[in-house]
Amino acid sequence: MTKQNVVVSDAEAEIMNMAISVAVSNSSIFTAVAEKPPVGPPGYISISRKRFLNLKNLDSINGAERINSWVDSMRASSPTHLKSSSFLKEDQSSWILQHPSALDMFEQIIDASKGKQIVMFMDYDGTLSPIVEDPDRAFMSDAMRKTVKKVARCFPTAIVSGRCRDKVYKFVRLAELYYAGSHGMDIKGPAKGSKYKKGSQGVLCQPASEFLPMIDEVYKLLVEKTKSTPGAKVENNKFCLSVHFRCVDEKKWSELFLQVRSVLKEYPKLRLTQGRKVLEIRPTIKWDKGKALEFLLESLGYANCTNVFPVYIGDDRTDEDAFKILRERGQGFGILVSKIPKETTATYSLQEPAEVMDFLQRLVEWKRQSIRAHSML
Ligand SMILES: O=P(O)(O)OC[C@H]1O[C@H](O[C@H]2O[C@H](CO)[C@@H](O)[C@H](O)[C@H]2O)[C@H](O)[C@@H](O)[C@@H]1O
Repeated sequence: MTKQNVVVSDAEAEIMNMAISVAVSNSSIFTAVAEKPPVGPPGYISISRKRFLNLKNLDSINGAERINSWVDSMRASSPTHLKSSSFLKEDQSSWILQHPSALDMFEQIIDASKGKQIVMFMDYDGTLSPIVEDPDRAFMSDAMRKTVKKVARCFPTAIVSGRCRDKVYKFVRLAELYYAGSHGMDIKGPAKGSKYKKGSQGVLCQPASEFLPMIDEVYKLLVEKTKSTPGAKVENNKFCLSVHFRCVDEKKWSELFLQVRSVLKEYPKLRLTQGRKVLEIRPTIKWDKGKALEFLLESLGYANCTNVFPVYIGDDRTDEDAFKILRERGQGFGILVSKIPKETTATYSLQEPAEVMDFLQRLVEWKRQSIRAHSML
């Protein structure tokens, strides 16, 4: 076999660039489009990031093959398989050259932010809290909470999560932050304690509110439909839904996918994507974490400013929408949290939530020192 580098684009590398994205049009005939693979760094294998599947054909042999190939690719790219790969170490070093550690690059990052207002955006699961089997027990450590609290005293700070906003708030419990739940479709400003709140304490933005009854309906149907699959868990994230398969036997993944798909084919205004061992269902509106980032920058008064420096830290595929926006704006940068090489538009990397905490502490320390230095002038 020829030795080549491999970029794993999925969060956690459990699913190597093989997200299922079911593009649902208003017609009942869905068109299958194999998306052209994104161009990866030279020497890297880059497999199509999204597969738009023909829902009708999923019942046919061709469709069954597609499901099998999807499940196979999930297995083939699981961490166990990747660890046994002979070229992983080599990939790691080449990838880290392209996405250096934000800790190692701290001084350069600070230099780039000079004279600009840093605005912090952070994802929750896998970024501020470690990934755990039970989504209801993804607690944040007290040390991380204290650190985020200090960050929010220094910079406008937002948590941007796929979760329901109330749920992520229950985990974080810091009233001074902005929260963007449901992948950015439910944004609320700080309740108190933030010098950056701009007087807005209520809900700032809910672009998918008309989908609320539909999401509730689909939630109930999915709970009913998937109850025969041991380990499957449906989570209601208010404007979107998650069907977790972390605790589902691999042999049952295709069955679960078919259950989800059988519900969704009746709801062409919802789309299906895949995250870290989770199928995510959300409205087909043009809104994502990147749009939420832009909305928040605007709310903070930085819409057309050149003196703003947004930093977005995230671990999942949905965070790529925000990384992309930062690249396009040419402002600030994205930091991908990952232990293994993945295809990403983020500039820097951190390995795990513990490193995220180190990075945040260094930021706070730097800010305090610069305030002290200024006050002595
Ligand atoms: O945008 P995020 O804050 O990263 O939310 C994405 C999903 O996070 C949660 O699921 C993930 O974390 C769980 C707890 O560690 C883990 O069990 C699961 O396998 C991961 O996919 C959350 O439960 C989902 O609803 C979010 O969509």
